Amino acid sequence: MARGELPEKYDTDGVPVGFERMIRQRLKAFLSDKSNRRLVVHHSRNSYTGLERIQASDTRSGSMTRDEADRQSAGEHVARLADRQKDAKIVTKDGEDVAYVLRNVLRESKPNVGSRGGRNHNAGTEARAEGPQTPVGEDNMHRLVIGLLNEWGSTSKRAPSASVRDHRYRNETPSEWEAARDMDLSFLTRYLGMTREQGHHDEKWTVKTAADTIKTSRDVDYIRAFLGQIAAFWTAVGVTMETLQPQAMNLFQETFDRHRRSNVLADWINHSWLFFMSIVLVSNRRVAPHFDASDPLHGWAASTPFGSYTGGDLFFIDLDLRVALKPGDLLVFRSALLRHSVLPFTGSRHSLVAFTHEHLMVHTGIPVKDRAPFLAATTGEDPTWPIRDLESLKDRRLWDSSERLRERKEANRREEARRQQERAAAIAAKQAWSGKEEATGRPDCASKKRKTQK
Ligand SMILES: O=C(O)CCC(=O)C(=O)O
Ligand SMILES: [Fe+2]
Repeated sequence: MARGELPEKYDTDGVPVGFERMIRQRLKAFLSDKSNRRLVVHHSRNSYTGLERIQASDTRSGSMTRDEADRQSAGEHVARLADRQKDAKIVTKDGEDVAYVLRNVLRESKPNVGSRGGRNHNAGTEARAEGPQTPVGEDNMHRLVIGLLNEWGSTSKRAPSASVRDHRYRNETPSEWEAARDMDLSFLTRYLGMTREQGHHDEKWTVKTAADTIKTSRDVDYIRAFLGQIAAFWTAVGVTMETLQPQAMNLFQETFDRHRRSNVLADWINHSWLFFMSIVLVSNRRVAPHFDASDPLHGWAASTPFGSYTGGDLFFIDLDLRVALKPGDLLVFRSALLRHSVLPFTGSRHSLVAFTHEHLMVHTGIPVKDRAPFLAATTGEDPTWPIRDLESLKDRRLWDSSERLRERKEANRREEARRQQERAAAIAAKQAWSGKEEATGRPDCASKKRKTQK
């Protein structure tokens, strides 16, 4: 199907007839081509097959921090590799697939915004996205989002305050802030679907209303329309997961179904392939290296960037792998296991990231700790760089934070003990003083009076 041409027929999910078949075919070819995998397999930490070592990896023994390396990697060392790595398709570590990249998926799709039905049909919810039939692709996803943000009642061009700022954005420089603020769009991370979260902390049921993004019913209309118009995204993610990680997908689907009655995404859109609980729209923001620690350790998230930008590649810092993600490409990856960041970019870059937080799975009794279903579809072959290393990185980070917490508690305890000692000493001193007063038969107040009389 040529780009820019409107197809005539749509399936019940609102994607062009043939779109799903196209993705299936692509995935089949993808799996049968062993060279896809060889592209990014590491043979050891220091030598690679089909992947050149990049500057950032030198920091393992050097003094530069990973963040500095990430910044520096925006420079010539990484740029040099852009062409070579742009076809990377599967990242494999110790036989566990950790990321899939499908090229150009969303460029070839066009939504039918008025359709209904599908596997996940949600009886009782008749609301469907309204809007013009437009191709969703490199240009149109962008256009849709600009429309969405410009119309969005709560769109703000102000920087979020430090307390709201997410550690994932700690590498944004002030000039990046300025540049983004001056663009036509807001510079925000918007949670579109994760508007109700259950059982987040301490087994309490909490409701998260995404108050920062959804202020009016008009906002809801726009968001709902937008989510309906990205039908192709849901289809691409679903078909990819079903083909490459069916067992993991079943766990996500089960979670989605068990939360259906309180699930905002299920309430708003009606799509066969919907199984992630939440989606976030990241507008003109650049994440620092991070794990999405709330996602299941071996779980998956799906992301697609769009807009009009140069740079902005995804960088898997622990793999020393840079993937040039272009608008319309689809990345499906183990977001809690793989540290990732977005390299500097110019222009406007948006990304949609779909995910399910682990607690939502745990809460509904999904056996998240059982890794088997998550690893069932392993296709990798080269077990020389143990996946354990990635796990321990995450564990260490968690350990770090629990250790910090313990240290803070300990410091508080010491401080409290010191204060108590001080108080006790003060009381003892006072008692000693009043004891003296009593011995001489003079009440305390009298002595004070005497002092002032002096
Ligand atoms: O913008 C991206 O492509 C990635 C965003 C991301 O990693 C996140 O929101 O956690
Ligand atoms: Fe992330």
